[in-house]
Amino acid sequence: NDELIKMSQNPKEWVMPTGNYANHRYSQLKQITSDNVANLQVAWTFSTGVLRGHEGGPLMIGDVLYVHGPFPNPVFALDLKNDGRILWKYEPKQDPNVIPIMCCDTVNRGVAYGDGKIFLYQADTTLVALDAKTGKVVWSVKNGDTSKGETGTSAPMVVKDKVFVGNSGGEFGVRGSMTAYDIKTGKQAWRAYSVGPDSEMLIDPQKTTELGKPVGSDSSLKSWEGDQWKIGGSTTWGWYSYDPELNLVYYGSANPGTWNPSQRPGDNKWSMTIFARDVDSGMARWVYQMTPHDEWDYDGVNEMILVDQTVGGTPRKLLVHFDRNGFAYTLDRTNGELLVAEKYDPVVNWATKVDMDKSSKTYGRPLVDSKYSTQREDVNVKGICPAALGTKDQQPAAFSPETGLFYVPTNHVCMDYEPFKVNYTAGQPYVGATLSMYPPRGEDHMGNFIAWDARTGKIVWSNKEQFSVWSGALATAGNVVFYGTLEGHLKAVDAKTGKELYKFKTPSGIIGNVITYEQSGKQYVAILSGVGGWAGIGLAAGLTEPTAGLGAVGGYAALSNFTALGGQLTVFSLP
Ligand SMILES: O=C(O)c1cc(C(=O)O)c2c(n1)C(=O)C(=O)c1cc(C(=O)O)[nH]c1-2
Ligand SMILES: [Ca+2]
Repeated sequence: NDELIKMSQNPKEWVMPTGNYANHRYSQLKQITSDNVANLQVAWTFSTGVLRGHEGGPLMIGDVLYVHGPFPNPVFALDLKNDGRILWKYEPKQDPNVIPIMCCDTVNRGVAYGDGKIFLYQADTTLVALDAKTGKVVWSVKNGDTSKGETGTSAPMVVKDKVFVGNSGGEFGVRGSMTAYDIKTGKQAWRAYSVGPDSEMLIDPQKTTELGKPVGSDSSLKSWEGDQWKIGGSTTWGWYSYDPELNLVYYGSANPGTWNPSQRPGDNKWSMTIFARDVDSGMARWVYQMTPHDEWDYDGVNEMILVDQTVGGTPRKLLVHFDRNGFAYTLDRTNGELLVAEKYDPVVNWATKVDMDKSSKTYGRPLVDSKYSTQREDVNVKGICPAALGTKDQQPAAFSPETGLFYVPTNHVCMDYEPFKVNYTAGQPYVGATLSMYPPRGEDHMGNFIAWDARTGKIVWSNKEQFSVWSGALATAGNVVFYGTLEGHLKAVDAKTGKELYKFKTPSGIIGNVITYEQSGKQYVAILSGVGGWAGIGLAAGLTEPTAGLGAVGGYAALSNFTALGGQLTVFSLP
């Protein structure tokens, strides 16, 4: 299926949630430039009619815009040639009992296109294939088990003859997995668990490597005590990437279950891990665990951005990843060699650094500052940075091949973390810690939007934001970078300097991802607003601190009653 590679090279369309398979979120369109972006105006708007957090963004294919929403997950096909008239609407029937088992709001990060179909991964874990022309269901398959707390929030990805979906429920003791389905029939092609026996993880003990060494037999089983891995989390709810030449798909796994680290001694492999898997067989080529034995809920699921750049004088095929744990990693994506691992917010304190000494026993591991270890049941550990939200959460970064820089929406938040013993009950929260989150001591802003150089591991420029930046970025050939804020501003900044060039207040906080397309010769920029997600819920509830009250187990219950403002797509263009 080279169809999608070709389509994603046409800058007029936006054919996959990530922009392209490499997750660049970059557009070659340059009608809108750093010189004229200040003149941007609202061209038209569209209300989804749905409350709560609107993550992700629309697709634009053949003058049709495909817009999705959070639970109950409506999908609209809008005809751009006819003033955005609704061509079709699909709304699944779903049991609302799924709402209270979604950890971090009822979000959905978007639909995927391939083979004339639109793929939607519903909150209740149904993967449905819709005819892109009519919205009629072609096939549907249930990926997970909601009675165990398994849910769906992520955007599927279509690669060749397969569609990939992950799972959510790391806060409910769900066992993480990635599944590939046949694009024509919905028949399962392979499933790879993140934890458990090699055969179920699609790991070859000799051929699957970490940092150049074979992982050995049952590496996951040996890193857990007893049967804890069966409720060991490590879900795969983030973004996926694909390298057609290497035939590898990349994604990360989430936090191990429970958040109380004392209940799960060991490295808890392969939670918090980057996986590189063969697309056809699912076999893991290499893995890299960023946060062994997580003690802070730093899910490793953030996007893997694939770029070709020169590091230390050598041209490399790179994978760049901004992890929740506050380190930005640059790896060789052919073999998982670790090249750079640096903090992308200086406030990060739980580890002093990642050990880059190849001869060291702890090579590739974070060196944990014992002051911030939470391996102490019922002790409130204070001042850990970043908070569980991470220096970055699901909000995806963008890459501009022109500047060679990454544009990263970040959180600037710290926390107190108190683990406690928790018993597992299927379908109930399995969290085992309470936390409170706040801006770093002596500071009053909780977000930064930064430009990052992944070759050297350095911040190039940084703009302060009052709240976490929970919206995905877009970089364009017009030297403009776009992102949204929790206050509801769509912002445009200069790609080279970070200078703010434009802002417009949409009706609700923005946690969606900015996209751009061209229609009838004109460039448009589109963004979903509708506050929610983990960072936005408190804010939408009228609390001054976006994270107030969340993270506590009680926060999960509060989420189920929560109502944010309705969602709106706002589309901008030059006059
Ligand atoms: O472990 C998991 O399965 C899981 C799932 C999700 C999700 O699917 O939204 C989130 C998280 N964890 C999580 O830790 C987190 O911080 C988070 C934030 C958000 C969001 O959309 O704002 N989802 C999730
Ligand atoms: Ca999680």
